[in-house]
Amino acid sequence: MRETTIAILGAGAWGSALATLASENGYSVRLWSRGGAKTLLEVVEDADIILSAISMKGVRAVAAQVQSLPISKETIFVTATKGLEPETTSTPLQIWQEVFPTHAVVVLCGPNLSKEIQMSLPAATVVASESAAAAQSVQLVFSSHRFRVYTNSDPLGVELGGTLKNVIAIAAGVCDGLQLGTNAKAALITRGLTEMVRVGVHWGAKMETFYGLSGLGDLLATCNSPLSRNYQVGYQLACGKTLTEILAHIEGTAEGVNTTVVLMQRAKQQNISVPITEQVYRLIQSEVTPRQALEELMVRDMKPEHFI
Ligand SMILES: NC(=O)C1=CN([C@@H]2O[C@H](COP(=O)(O)OP(=O)(O)OC[C@H]3O[C@@H](n4cnc5c(N)ncnc54)[C@H](O)[C@@H]3O)[C@@H](O)[C@H]2O)C=CC1
Ligand SMILES: O=C(CO)COP(=O)(O)O
Repeated sequence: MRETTIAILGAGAWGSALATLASENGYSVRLWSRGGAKTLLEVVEDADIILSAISMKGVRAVAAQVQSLPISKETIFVTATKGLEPETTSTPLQIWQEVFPTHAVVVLCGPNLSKEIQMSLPAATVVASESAAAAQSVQLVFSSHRFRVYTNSDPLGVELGGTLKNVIAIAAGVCDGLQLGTNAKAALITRGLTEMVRVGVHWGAKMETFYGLSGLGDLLATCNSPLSRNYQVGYQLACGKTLTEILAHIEGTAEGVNTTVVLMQRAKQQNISVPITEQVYRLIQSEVTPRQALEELMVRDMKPEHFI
């Protein structure tokens, strides 16, 4: 039997970590990055699985390039990007589904700081798809004694968990940078999760998905780790650096900055209450200082503790 071939698009921190996991499991892995030695055709040709770990800003263009190449009907697409497209507010899943409507698309998302995974520390993730068989195939590729992979049937919910938590991770970085304490951080994460649920359910995801690994799990990982680029953005803003300075020095992609802008725009249009996102938005637009953003959140109208 021919061996299963995995094409990984995007040789950044996350694409490389996922390539390591699949290689260690004995799969044949081909890695593509723009400017790399291999052409896109060489990498995707005859691939059983094509996984994208491209930053949000490159997803649509790369998907269009792949569309122009000969791809087998059976090929499974996997998306590991966490972001929202500014022009359409689409998620990466929606873009891949739009470009490849007859293929199975799987979302891979969870509390997966790539540096820890490259250090071989144990972690768990979720692979979600409308096709249970496709999700199981991807589960097999990445599962190992150090990487536990669960399947899930709510791909949009799994993806939105990983995407929306980046906004809250920026706020958590601000909270730590201002040294607001453990009570404040717990309140922020808990109310942040409610905000994620409110948005996600409005956009068609299942509520319970946000209490799983890709929602609460990833929220906890990124809000509590200096390894998170989004957390670093908030932390350094609280320490007085400008967003331009921070983004110029950060290693890799902090998707939460762009996600905040797109989320704010769509929440406004749809009249969804997103108070934490609104303060992160005003902060990155330099409309408020970190202290003012905190003040604005604390003096909001009194209300019951709603969970959605
Ligand atoms: N690093 C991590 O711990 C994790 C990252 N992610 C997500 O994975 C995605 C990638 O993150 P990283 O690998 O950390 O970022 P990175 O900045 O290290 O790598 C991004 C990759 O995308 C490529 N890329 C960017 N724009 C492109 C374009 N216009 N055309 C073609 N390729 C383009 C870059 O060349 C690079 O290979 C992000 O959406 C991130 O949120 C998800 C889970 C964990
Ligand atoms: O999504 C991540 C871990 O699951 C990585 O977080 P950052 O993109 O904030 O580094």
